[in-house]
Amino acid sequence: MVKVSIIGSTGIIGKNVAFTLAREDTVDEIVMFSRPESVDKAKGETYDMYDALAARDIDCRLTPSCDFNDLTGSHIILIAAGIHREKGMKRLDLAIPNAEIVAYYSQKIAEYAPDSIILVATNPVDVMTTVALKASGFKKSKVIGVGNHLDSLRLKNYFSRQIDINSSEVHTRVIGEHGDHMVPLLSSTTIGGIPLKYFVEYVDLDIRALVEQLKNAGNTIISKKGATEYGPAFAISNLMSTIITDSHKVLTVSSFLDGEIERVEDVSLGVPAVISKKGVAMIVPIHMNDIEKKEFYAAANTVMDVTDEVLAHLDL
Ligand SMILES: NC(=O)c1ccc[n+]([C@@H]2O[C@H](COP(=O)([O-])OP(=O)(O)OC[C@H]3O[C@@H](n4cnc5c(N)ncnc54)[C@H](O)[C@@H]3O)[C@@H](O)[C@H]2O)c1
Repeated sequence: MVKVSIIGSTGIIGKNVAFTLAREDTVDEIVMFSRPESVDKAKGETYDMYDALAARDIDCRLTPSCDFNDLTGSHIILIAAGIHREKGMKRLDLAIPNAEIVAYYSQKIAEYAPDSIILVATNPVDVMTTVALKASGFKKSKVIGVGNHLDSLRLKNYFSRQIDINSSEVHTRVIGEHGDHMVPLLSSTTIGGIPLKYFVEYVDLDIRALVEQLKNAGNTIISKKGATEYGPAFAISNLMSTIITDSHKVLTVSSFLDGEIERVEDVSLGVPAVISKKGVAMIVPIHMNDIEKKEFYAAANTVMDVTDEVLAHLDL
């Protein structure tokens, strides 16, 4: 029996993750957790989803709830509760209000579902990953932030469409901060097994413009339709399925660092990690060129400054 819970399940991310995950048919139950005033909305979401799942003969149970006892037995709990970015806001603007919410729910998870894995989506996600880690007291392998996995999928898609090549041929990764200080690892990007630097000689690629497009991707979507939904939902449910099926894929997730990458420590950042049913099985060491290293250190400093401020505010 595989059970997943979603905190903030009536929000755009929460409900889209629930629906995407249910459609993958890898879990038996999804608890749609919300505040008491939102349980009726969560109920409405489940009724609507049941209608859709019937068309695919999927029997996933959807449980609307505001009772923490319903979290017990969850393999994975996603925290997607919090305030979201409005047009023009940076992810870091959300730090203090969202940290209070994430800390509260992380403590509840530790109490009611001590064997679960916590996934954090609430922004700024790298800061919130450390907040969830400290507030829950969990091992660091069991607290995972989702941000750069989405950035990596976006970059893969850009290359695939620009070069008009199947996206399965593109291997690329974005690490660092899920925000302005993201680090696209162009030096280790390959297309059809060929390093990108050899490929750009043959196709008319403006890498600088692609990276700019990537950094602005979230804002562009928010400015046009108000919120991002399908991209993060698929990235998060993809990570959940990777955990549930114990598939040992290397995904880019936010993980608390103890010096595994470039001796950076005491901060959570997006890094390549082997994902198993235990969470982060291993952080994968990577080779960066000098520019990428410099950008990675800048990401670490930015996220660390905000994290320190937030932890002091929470007294964690
Ligand atoms: N990591 C990513 O890739 C990624 C992508 C998109 C959005 N996000 C972040 O995820 C979070 C949710 O985004 P969204 O678009 O679903 O927002 P939303 O406003 O649609 O939903 C927010 C949810 O949080 C709940 N909530 C709000 N305040 C709360 C509180 N004090 N206590 C408990 N629950 C509360 C709401 O009821 C709602 O269910 C935001 O922080 C957003 O920035 C992350």
